[in-house]
Amino acid sequence: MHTPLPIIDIAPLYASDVKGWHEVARQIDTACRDWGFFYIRNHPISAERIAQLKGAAEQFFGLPVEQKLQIDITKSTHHRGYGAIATEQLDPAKPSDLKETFDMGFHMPPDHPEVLAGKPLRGPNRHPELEGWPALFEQHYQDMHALACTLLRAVANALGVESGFFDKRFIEPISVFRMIHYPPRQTATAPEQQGAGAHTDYGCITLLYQDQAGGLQVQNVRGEWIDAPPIEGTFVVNIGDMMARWSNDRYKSTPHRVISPLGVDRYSMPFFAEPNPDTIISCLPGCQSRDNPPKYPDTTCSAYMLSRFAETYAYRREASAAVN
Ligand SMILES: O=C(O)CCC(=O)C(=O)O
Ligand SMILES: [Fe+2]
Repeated sequence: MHTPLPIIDIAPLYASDVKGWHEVARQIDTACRDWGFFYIRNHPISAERIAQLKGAAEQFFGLPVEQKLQIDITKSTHHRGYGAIATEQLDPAKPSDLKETFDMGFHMPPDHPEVLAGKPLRGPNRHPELEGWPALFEQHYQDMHALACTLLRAVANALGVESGFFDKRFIEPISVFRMIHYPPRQTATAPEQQGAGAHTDYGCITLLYQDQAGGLQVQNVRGEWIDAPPIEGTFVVNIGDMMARWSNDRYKSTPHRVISPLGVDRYSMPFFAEPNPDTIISCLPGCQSRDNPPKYPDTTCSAYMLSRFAETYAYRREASAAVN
């Protein structure tokens, strides 16, 4: 499958050859500067795991809507569970997205001090009552977290901070693993309502599995939409807005969208890597100079995430209006 987006073999990140490791870090750095998007191959997530998750996604999204709504995300204080069609509106100029979702995060039991204190985005996961589900998904969350940290060590090196810079900031992260089902588009005419409207991701980096249906598009520097086609055995990785802020836009947070394919269901599974909630997102020393001062004010991870959720979810706007 041809694509101008870089495809990076990350096997050397897991080997002991230091030169090979640095070469991959260099390729990631170039891809993040040029595109903010790239594919990774030879990652440690097995094809068997992906098949299990895909089976689970088909089973869950195939349930009657009332059953899925037992874990309705709009009734969750900490943003976990099922988001029905049109719950999210990624492009404010377009109707709400034609997709349904399941979101999980870093599990904290109800009696954890941070949960008892009502800390935003903290709490237990809300899994559907399907056999084997919690074990499969909690394991996958951990494995995606480990993969994200491996990539972030290379990113840290490229950005001129110690290689453990991000590890320390991802001890109890607010990363989200999400499953998405895009129902088929019925007509060849470009739909007003897109699968996922044009947007940039909020977090640090996103690692996306997409099935073979296609439909993901990325905006290039000329503002044209190009396809990011499915490539067997890969993840698509992209930079989010927090990393753009950290790197003072040295790394691009690139707009992307999903045009639902005609007549076929599409499934995708992004893992959004987002640090510990109190992490300060502040321009890194190596990414600023007298001629290139910080472009963004400092913020914290959770304040930033909450402000972005309020933009894309009507129920979140209503929740913050009720508090204020
Ligand atoms: O489903 C996809 O391929 C992309 C989804 C996406 O961009 C997102 O959820 O942020
Ligand atoms: Fe996205």
